[in-house]
Amino acid sequence: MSSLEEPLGHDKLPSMSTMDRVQRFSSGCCRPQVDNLGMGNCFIEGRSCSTSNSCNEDNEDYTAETYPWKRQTRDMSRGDSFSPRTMTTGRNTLKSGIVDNSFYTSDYQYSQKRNNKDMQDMAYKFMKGMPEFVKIVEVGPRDGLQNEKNIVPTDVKIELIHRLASTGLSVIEATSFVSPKWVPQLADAKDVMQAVHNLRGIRLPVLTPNLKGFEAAVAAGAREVAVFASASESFSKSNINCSIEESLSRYRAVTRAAKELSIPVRGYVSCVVGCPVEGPVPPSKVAYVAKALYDMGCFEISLGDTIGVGTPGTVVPMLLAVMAIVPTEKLAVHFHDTYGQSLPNILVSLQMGISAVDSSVAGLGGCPYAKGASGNVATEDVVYMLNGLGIKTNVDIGKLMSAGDFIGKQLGRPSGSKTAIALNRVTADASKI
Ligand SMILES: CC(C)(COP(=O)([O-])OP(=O)([O-])OC[C@H]1O[C@@H](n2cnc3c(N)ncnc32)[C@H](O)[C@@H]1OP(=O)([O-])[O-])[C@@H](O)C(=O)NCCC(=O)NCCSC(=O)C[C@@](C)(O)CC(=O)[O-]
Repeated sequence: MSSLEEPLGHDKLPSMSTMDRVQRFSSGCCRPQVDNLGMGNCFIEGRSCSTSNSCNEDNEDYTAETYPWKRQTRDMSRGDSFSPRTMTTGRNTLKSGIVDNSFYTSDYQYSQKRNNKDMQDMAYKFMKGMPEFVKIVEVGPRDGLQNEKNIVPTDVKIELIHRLASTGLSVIEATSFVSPKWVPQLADAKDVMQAVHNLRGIRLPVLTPNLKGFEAAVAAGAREVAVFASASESFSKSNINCSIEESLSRYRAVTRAAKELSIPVRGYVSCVVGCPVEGPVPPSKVAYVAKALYDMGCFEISLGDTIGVGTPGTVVPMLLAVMAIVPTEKLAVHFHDTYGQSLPNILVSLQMGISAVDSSVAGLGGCPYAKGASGNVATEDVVYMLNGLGIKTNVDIGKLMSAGDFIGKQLGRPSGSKTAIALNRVTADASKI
């Protein structure tokens, strides 16, 4: 039994032999460029692969996506520079919408002692590989609510989805078509889906653990689904009552059926860093499951730190292992905030070229089958950080906070978003002036 008292640290990082195994596992696949294996580089950019195991993106079923977030990373050579004018800190942006120059002058005199070239090099290393746009996948109505003990009324769930849709979010995971015996909170999946499936300009994926769930989802109007496997045998058993291999074979049936109806399928891998039962999970295992989901046609693979034990020290080797065999632009990250590590984990993921991030309004969430797991990283906190980095999301943070306030009031608890709490305080103080 692993302890959730401590984040998995360097002592538990995969050893070189683990990384060697990952390299062997990926033999014949897209390899990271060895001389580019530093932080801040885009590890698999520019690859070209020709084996059957390769990452040939032209022959995928879902590459016809005309999604606006199609990954564009900063190209420093074309002048997407990191400069005081283009980069803003969250605080400075809030103050004036432009960078407060004092940040770069009196308080930071020491920086002038460095020469400009050094500074530019540092900025280049920090920003290289970061996307210009991040797609946020809002999972609040599903992951956020599934663990709530008291049943949330269906019309509240529907209203939450409507409010989230008005924020500019382009993807909102609406519910799950799972067994109501396993997740009673989402037993109203059909009613929720029927009420929202016609929302325009928004994608509303739903979780489907098997063909039964897939068929019910489609009948209720779902036009996108997600399957969810685990990198840990024990968690697979406790979450979906089957082994990893059995789950993959169920999901092959789902992806086949979805393909016939041209329904895109997203794939999740849970426990990508640690498992509540088994402890540390080897990156090679995560890579194996991610590749299997990718090969069966999942258009995107979301890597979930289900119990939120990861730190950048464990997330980076995990991502390296996955990125060695699944194209980076097909990956998303999904962090729970148990140890407050989600934002640094997201930051390193962005630096490694990932441009899709799952999050949950007001930090709602937790998995009913992962004891000790806290909510997802709060969408407000992610948007705040991305705004500060100058990365677009198209999400209106004010509207997002009001959706968070709405669901917080319904659940009778304060927001789990530090940003929402802080910004609400700023507004309250301002109203007293
Ligand atoms: C997979 C099963 C169904 C297997 O559950 P089982 O008990 O092994 O299934 P079964 O085939 O023996 O069926 C048992 C009963 O469930 C029914 N059933 C069977 N399938 C369905 C369905 N789709 N929808 C509705 N009902 C269903 C089926 O008809 C039967 O009903 P009965 O005859 O007893 O009345 C179950 O274990 C289950 O529903 N698990 C889902 C648990 C869940 O949703 N967990 C939270 C997901 S969060 C997560 O995984 C992590 C993620 C994605 O958020 C990322 C991260 O944070 O890392």
